[in-house]
Amino acid sequence: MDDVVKSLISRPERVVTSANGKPSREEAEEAVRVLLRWAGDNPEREGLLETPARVVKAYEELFSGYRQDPREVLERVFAEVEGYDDLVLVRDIPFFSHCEHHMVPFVGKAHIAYYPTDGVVGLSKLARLVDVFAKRLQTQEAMTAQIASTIETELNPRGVAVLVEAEHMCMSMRGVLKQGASTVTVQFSGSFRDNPSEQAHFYTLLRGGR
Ligand SMILES: Nc1nc2c(ncn2[C@@H]2O[C@H](COP(=O)(O)OP(=O)(O)OP(=O)(O)O)[C@@H](O)[C@H]2O)c(=O)[nH]1
Ligand SMILES: [Zn+2]
Repeated sequence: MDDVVKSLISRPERVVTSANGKPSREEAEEAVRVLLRWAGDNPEREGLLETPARVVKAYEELFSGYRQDPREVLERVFAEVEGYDDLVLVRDIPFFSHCEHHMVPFVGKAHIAYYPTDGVVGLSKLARLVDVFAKRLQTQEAMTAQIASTIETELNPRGVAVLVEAEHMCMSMRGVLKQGASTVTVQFSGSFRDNPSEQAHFYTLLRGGR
């Protein structure tokens, strides 16, 4: 995997800390009041009085991924798997993210497969990894690459395959107004990369039982 993709895992310039200018809660709430006025409403009316505080609190949750280190999620590896070394696939991991162009949600599912080498990771950790990146401003392509790259770096597997399918609300509820269009992104690394039969194995398992 090239350096550009690797640098997407954790780019320090993407994360603002207090030391390099993170605004205060009051400043963030004031920014929400400005946007409310921009939308044409009156932030002083009763129904909106507590809205800035709620929005800021919601942002803490929706963008909590900036405060998490994706590498820590995969720290714990279980080595005793009786020699299991075939594909592990967790499919249909639901996520909500926000596109970095419009700050509007994109919603979908991620499917993650890897060939373990030195043990396996807890299955829930793969779903947690999706959320670390989903809960940041994103493009779907970057999120897909970041998930694959983190697994590759942290678990050193024989191969990783990540497929993400999502609907972008910035295409559905505004702009081009195409409801239901879905975007599929896929990132292969290691043994999947240039091997059509490995990729076919992944797609077969992904479809299995449906
Ligand atoms: N490649 C990619 N594009 C995205 C993603 N999320 C949103 N976009 C696109 O980002 C583009 C931004 O295009 P611009 O022309 O700069 O912005 P815009 O005028 O709001 O574009 P429209 O959405 O076409 O109205 C749009 O084409 C979106 O569909 C994503 O995850 N990946
Ligand atoms: Zn968008």
